[in-house]
Amino acid sequence: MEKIKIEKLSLVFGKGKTKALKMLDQGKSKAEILDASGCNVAVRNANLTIHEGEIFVIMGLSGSGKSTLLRCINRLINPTAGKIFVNNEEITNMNDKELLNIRRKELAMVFQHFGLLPHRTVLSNVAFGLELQGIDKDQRESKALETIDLVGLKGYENQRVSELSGGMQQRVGLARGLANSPEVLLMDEAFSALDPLIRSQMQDELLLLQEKMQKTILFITHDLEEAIKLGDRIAIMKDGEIVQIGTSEEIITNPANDYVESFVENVDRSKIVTAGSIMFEKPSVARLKKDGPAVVLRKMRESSLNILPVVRTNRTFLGFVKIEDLVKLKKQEAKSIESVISDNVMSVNPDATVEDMLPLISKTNLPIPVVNEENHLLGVVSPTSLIVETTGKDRGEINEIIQKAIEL
Ligand SMILES: Nc1ncnc2c1ncn2[C@@H]1O[C@H](COP(=O)(O)OP(=O)(O)OP(=O)(O)O)[C@@H](O)[C@H]1O
Repeated sequence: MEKIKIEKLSLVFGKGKTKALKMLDQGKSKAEILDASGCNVAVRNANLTIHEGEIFVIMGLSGSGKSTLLRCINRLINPTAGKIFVNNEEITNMNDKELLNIRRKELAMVFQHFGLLPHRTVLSNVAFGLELQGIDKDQRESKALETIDLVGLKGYENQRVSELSGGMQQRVGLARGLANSPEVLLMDEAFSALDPLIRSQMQDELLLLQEKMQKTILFITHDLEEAIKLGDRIAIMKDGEIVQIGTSEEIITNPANDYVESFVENVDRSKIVTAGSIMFEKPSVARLKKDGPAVVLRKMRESSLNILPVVRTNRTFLGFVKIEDLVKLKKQEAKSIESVISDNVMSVNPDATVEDMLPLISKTNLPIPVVNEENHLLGVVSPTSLIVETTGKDRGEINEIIQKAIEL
């Protein structure tokens, strides 16, 4: 179900917005608009749908418009043009009362610099939002204690926030966000101020918490690794524009333009690429009982392959048959296709990572069959495409390397 929908959202800072919006419609650049109208385009025609229960990450360099976009969602800033829907309700035209209501019930924000009250205790900070809502003391404290426990701060309830480490303060910020059980968490660079180790721990904990909570989380970061680790999907922003939306795998294996490519070129692809994304779907196959040796040979010739997967009629994977085996069959040195199938081949499921697949290839140097739970063949990953996807090198370059290795 879609939780948040953003349609043609633009936000322009400065006076003379009408002129700026007109130029924006004409496709003028941020610099041109600034020059002619004195207005700064922070978000440009953004379209986005965030599904219930997903962690959606907005990633981009400083100044790309991430925070502004996020702040439009709870209307800390009012967009200049476009619409935002939460649960199919348009929030862009809500009055103050309706807005307050939806902020309380649906949306919580967790900030980069924690936004805490340093001289109050952990308990009081976590209960603060509930206090503002007029919830009575017993009730808000019991809810706050529950949330403090959830973020791993049990025992620190009465400590002042100013006495805590950065990592613990961030937990307090998270607990405060969670205290009134919002449906959506808006997290603006929430972990950016933490040192790398603590940051990584907080990311792990957020993922664990999310398994339990199943909230909709919109997370902003300028860090690609963080985006990849946390995001079910990622939107990449540049100069106020969303330039690509996709899973980390889609973005890394198929960057929309040079800008995204330059971002992702140093990512360790082996952690992201899966068998399902690089397999060759609908490979040519030898069908047991249906295809005789001559047919299989023809299929090999037609597809320029010297090895084919063998399947039953229902596509259950059985093994591979090689060209030399077919020659033996033709010469009647072997009896049937069944008798020559190399069936000691390990198959993988579509979620298998490069790390799962590399050992198989180095052992057999055969394509890797990708099967579903019923052992039906979904596709094959060839050794070459695995190397291409892992290294990001050009297929031609890889073929050349392989060719040279064969010649040696
Ligand atoms: N209050 C403001 N008045 C004028 N311009 C602003 C204002 N806030 C942001 N901007 C401009 O809007 C653009 C987008 O800023 P924004 O803070 O949304 O980017 P960001 O990607 O979140 O960057 P950062 O990671 O540094 O916070 C920038 O060009 C910024 O200078």
